[in-house]
Amino acid sequence: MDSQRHVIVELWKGGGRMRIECVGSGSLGLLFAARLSDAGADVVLITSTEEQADRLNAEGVALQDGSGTIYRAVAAECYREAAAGSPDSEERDADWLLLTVKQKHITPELARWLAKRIGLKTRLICFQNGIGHAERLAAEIPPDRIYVAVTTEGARRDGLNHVSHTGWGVTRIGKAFTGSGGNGSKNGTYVPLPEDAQDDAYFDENEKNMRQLFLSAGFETFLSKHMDSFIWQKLLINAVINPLTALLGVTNGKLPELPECRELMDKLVTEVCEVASANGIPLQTGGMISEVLDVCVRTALNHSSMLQDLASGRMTEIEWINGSLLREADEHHIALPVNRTLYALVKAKERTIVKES
Ligand SMILES: CC(C)(CO)[C@@H](O)C(=O)[O-]
Repeated sequence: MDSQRHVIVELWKGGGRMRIECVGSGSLGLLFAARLSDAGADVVLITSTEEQADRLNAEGVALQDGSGTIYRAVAAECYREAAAGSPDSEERDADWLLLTVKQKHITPELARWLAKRIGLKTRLICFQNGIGHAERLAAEIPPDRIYVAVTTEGARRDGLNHVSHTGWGVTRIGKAFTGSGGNGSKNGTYVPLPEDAQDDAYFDENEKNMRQLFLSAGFETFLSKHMDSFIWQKLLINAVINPLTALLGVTNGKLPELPECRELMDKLVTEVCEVASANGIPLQTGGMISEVLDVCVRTALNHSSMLQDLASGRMTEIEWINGSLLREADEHHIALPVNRTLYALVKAKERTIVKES
């Protein structure tokens, strides 16, 4: 971890204390809760168990990075208790809800609960891998309140209230539904994603204040009008790295070293680029292969989230990664033979080892 990072952190200068609710207290939820609280926000963590809420209320979040462990007090509430009581207007006054649960936990029940939690000014940021979650949430929540985020922050949950910040990344946040589509690419040619001017009048004061808070917490954060493209790029990276590492039981760095895998990676990238293009997101195959290989090198020692899920006997996110690509491809009558095979193999593997549903 780069302890120098905080030197470039700007101090939070926004007006008043910002109130943040982190819904989901896995690795990302704990990381955001600890660092945003350290930067001066009022943070409430919503947990899935009473045991975790009790531990967090008693001890706070223990955040470990290269410079040691800090304990940061946060308020925590168990989802079931929070769902049982109807929140009064003050409780519904969060500025931002950060939804850090996995896609598989975004049920209609959770969406209805989130809708009740949204007050007059509250906006929701979704940090999930894959696609389709914003649309599912929009069945209950006004679409203009829904934001999506793509982050490469590395975090590992080491206990109920312990999290290790394993690598600094970049976070991009923007409206889920802009109606703009694509990344401005022309004639199917890949154009590197533009970094939007952060003082653009397109972004409102609340969005700029939220970015400022993330910066104050040490997170390199950008507001973006092009989230569709960032989401598809992340989807492509996950669709290639996650099933292969999970099925082979190897770290990300091992994949490019195995010739059979390199061939499969090229085929997977080509297939995903075809579906992306049919969805109005032109991604160039060569550029995306380099990007995937680069992620394998930068995260060489990582056990991908899908590998970790299988190793712990949990259901994976295959349904929302390769599965959602298959559904999109079916709509456009595109065949995805390699994606389809890996999808089937991961589903079969889940059946043999999964302990929890
Ligand atoms: C990029 C990635 C594959 C790195 O491990 C990560 O998104 C993951 O593990 O899901």
